[in-house]
Amino acid sequence: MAQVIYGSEVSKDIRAQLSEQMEALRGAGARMPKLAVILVGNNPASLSYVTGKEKACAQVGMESELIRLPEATTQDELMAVVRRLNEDPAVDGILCQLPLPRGLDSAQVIREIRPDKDVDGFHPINVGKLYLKEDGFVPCTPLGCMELLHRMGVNPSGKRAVVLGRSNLVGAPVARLLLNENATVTICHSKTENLPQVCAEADILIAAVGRAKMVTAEYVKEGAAVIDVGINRNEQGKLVGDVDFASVEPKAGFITPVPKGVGPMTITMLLKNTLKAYRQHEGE
Ligand SMILES: Nc1nc2c(c(=O)[nH]1)N[C@@H](CN(C=O)c1ccc(C(=O)N[C@@H](CCC(=O)O)C(=O)O)cc1)CN2
Repeated sequence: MAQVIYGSEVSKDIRAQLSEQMEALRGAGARMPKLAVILVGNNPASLSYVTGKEKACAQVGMESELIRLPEATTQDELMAVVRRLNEDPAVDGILCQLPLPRGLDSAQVIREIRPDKDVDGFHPINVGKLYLKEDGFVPCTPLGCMELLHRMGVNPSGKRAVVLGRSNLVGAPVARLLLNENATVTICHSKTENLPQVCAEADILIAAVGRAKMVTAEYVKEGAAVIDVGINRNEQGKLVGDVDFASVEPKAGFITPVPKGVGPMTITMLLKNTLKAYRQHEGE
């Protein structure tokens, strides 16, 4: 039976620490850290995530601003909003909620965000820093995965890690983070042959493919640490991960659930990144 690691619980711990740090700043009469979130259009899932981000900021005492733009926003208008936020000295972190409505170029928007305010860690400068092992902003979901691994007491050094999925948002950066901590990393994707056997070699298995319950017990080595990044809706509209929990849990050593696993950690890591940006802006 696996030990189930709840990101929701880990998040509570980290957010309590962040609250204390916010309290100390407020007590000292300092300017408070501020996150600006841009949401274009009316995608219900995106709206719920940005609401979660605003609530989390309020919960720890961080300032936030939600900039809602209509579905018909043009690329130029969106770029102008980013430029205004880049210039605003009260704003420490900027993110544009993804995905953007069809017709808008997210890569261009991300490149426009000042790297020192890019708390999503998606700007090419920050991507490069991750690959060069320099200090920059690391994407929030991969950072959350690593924090959960550390909380499991799993040290990636010398371990075999398999990452299922190669997206820029999760698969590629989490693979790099694991490599940076000296794991032996394999990235699997839709063209990988013998997928279950490759995955079953892993001491650490990160599932980030976006296919509901794809990972069953045959993909998992006895005692492995399994981190489920999937956010899929089944036919009943219920949230399910990429991992078939009922099948994998008896075999794994550690497992994260969906919901209440990696998802809440994404927002908690965003708060941490925003505080980091603030401290850099304040020259701390
Ligand atoms: N600009 C960004 N866009 C997106 C990111 C991102 O990091 N930056 N990640 C995802 C969405 N996301 C945050 O933005 C996110 C996803 C899931 C959760 C979460 O807490 N999920 C809960 C369940 C919530 C539900 O019931 O739907 C959980 O897993 O327990 C938070 C944030 C894509 N876009």
